[in-house]
Order: sequence, then C-alpha cells, then structure tokens
Amino acid sequence: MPDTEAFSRDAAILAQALPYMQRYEGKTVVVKYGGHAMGDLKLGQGFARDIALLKQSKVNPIVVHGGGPQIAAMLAKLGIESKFEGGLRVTDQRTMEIVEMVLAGSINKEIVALINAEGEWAIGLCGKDGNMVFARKAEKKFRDPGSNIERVLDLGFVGEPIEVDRTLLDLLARSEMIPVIAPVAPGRDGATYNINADTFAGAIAGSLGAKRLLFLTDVDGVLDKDKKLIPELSMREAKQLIAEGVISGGMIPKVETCFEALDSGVEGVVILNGKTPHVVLVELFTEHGAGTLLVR
Ligand SMILES: Nc1ncnc2c1ncn2[C@@H]1O[C@H](COP(=O)(O)OP(=O)(O)O)[C@@H](O)[C@H]1O
Ligand SMILES: CC(=O)N[C@@H](CCC(=O)OP(=O)(O)O)C(=O)O
Repeated sequence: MPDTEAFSRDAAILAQALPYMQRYEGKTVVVKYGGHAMGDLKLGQGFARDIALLKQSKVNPIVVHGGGPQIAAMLAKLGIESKFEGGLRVTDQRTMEIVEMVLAGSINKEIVALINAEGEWAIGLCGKDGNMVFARKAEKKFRDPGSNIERVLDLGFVGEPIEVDRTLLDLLARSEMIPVIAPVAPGRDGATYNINADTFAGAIAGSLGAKRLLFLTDVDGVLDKDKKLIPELSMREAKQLIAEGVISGGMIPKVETCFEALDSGVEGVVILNGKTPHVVLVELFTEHGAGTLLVR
C-alpha cells in the first residue's frame, strides 16, 4: 500500500523547492565541509545525499573539505602535539606528511564513498591533481600585545593559494563527476603545503565566480553577543563585532575569507550549521534559507 500522505507531503515540498532549483541550474555551488561539521556517519550520509541531489538538480556542486579535528586525533595517536598560531596549524615536515595522509587520503576518500553510495560519481582530488592549485609559504604577521612589536610567524609548511587553474574543474562540471577536494597543494618550490580549508574553498569559489559558497561548521552561523543568529552581516558590522570580541577564534578567518570571496566575484556566501540535517538543501532551495548571509 503506498504511503499517500508521505507522497503528497513530498510533492508539496518539491513544488515549493522547484523555483529555487531552477535558480541554481547550471550554476556552481562550492560547499566547504568542515571537520567539526562532519560528526557521525548518519550526518555524513545526509550531507552526501544533499550533494547528490544538487547534481541531480543540474547544479554543479564542488566539495572542499577540512579535517582539523581528525588531523589532531591522528597526530595524538602518533604522539605528536598539535600547535596553532593565529588559527593555523604549525606544520613541520613530519606533520605535513600526516596532514596529507589524513586530508587527501582517509577523509577525502570517506566523503567520496558517501557520495558514491548515493548513486553519484565523486572524484577525490587535492590541489596537486591536474595542477589545480599552487601555493606559497604563508606569511602571517603577528603583533605582540605586550610589546606591540610586529613579527612574521614561521608556520613551516602552511601555505596560501596563489594560482588556481580551473581547467580540470571545468571539465568535471561538464561530466557526471562531483569533485571532492582536500586543501593540500604544491608550491613552485617543490614542497607540499597545508592550507586552511576555508581559505582554500574561498580561492576555488573565487576562481570559478561561484553562485554560492557555503561554509558548513558546527554553529548556526555568526552569533551576536546574546548568542542569537545574525541572519545577514555586512563587512562593517563584522569588523565592529571582531573589535568587540563577539566574533573570535576560528570565526575571524572564516568571516574574513567570506568577504575576500565576495570581492573576488562569488555571488553569495553563507555560514551554516553542518550538523543541521539537510542544511544545504534548506539554504539553497527554501524561501527562508539558513545561517548567516554575508553581504558587502
Ligand atoms: N560570534 C561567533 N559566532 C559563531 N561562532 C563563533 C563566534 N565567535 C567565535 N566562534 C567560534 O567559531 C567556531 C567556528 O570556527 P572553526 O572552529 O574554525 O570552524 P570549522 O572548524 O568548521 O572551520 C565556532 O564553533 C565558535 O566556537
Ligand atoms: C594550515 C591549517 O591550519 N590547515 C588545517 C587544514 C584543515 C582544516 O582547515 O580543517 P577544518 O576546516 O576542519 O578546520 C589544519 O591543519 O587543521
């Protein structure tokens, strides 16, 4: 006996979503899947289903993933301490090997397998594949609050993207494949660099002039001083909240990346809670959306 109630409910949802689906047809949506958002298998399966549904709706989804907590867990197993400066992992040669193994190896292939299990064809990549992204050693300046002296931090093999070649991504957009990309890239100096996944996603989305860049994290979006969600945030307001200490920690580079992405031609950038079931579909295909929309 078919469940007619469920069927008519699904049909009603689909009818509401249809105009939004058409809005994104043929457009690129870059989804940054953060390590904190990954959670358990069920959440991962929901995420993979959303990505598969985007492809089936003729959207061009590109997944860029992180894996900070997963790298930390592997380093701890090997007795190596995780050290951060300004939100970036200090990465010596040995750490770089583990970072590449965890990001471009295990996490990347886990996400590929989850999407494939939804009947789609995902392909796991990093910046090295198809000479997609080149990086250089990151130059991060730090002002000591006590002495007010500025110094350059040496973070080892932490990189920043300097060139993105879209050839491979354009090829995949015209195919059945969904790219899943780890934030590891070569330098022109022959070294391998560890790049913050937000920065990496911003560079990919910018180079493609993406319609949307979605950051999936572990909070509902940018929260105000009373921990209430800010649905829309301008650069001026963001600067103010950073100065007041309301926006802090990992949210600072994330928000900064959002505005850089808008400047480089991404049409819309949103920060969302990756732990909310089907948050990608809710954001793209419903009237109210979810999370914090960043505006200039
Ligand atoms: N105003 C704020 N609104 C929301 N989150 C904030 C804010 N200020 C700081 N944060 C912190 O930023 C974190 C998200 O950044 P981060 O941990 O770098 O995410 P991810 O690992 O998903 O890239 C949140 O879990 C929260 O602890
Ligand atoms: C340089 C740097 O810090 N790289 C990050 C790359 C992974 C990442 O950014 O993962 P999340 O998105 O889960 O935080 C790291 O080593 O943790």
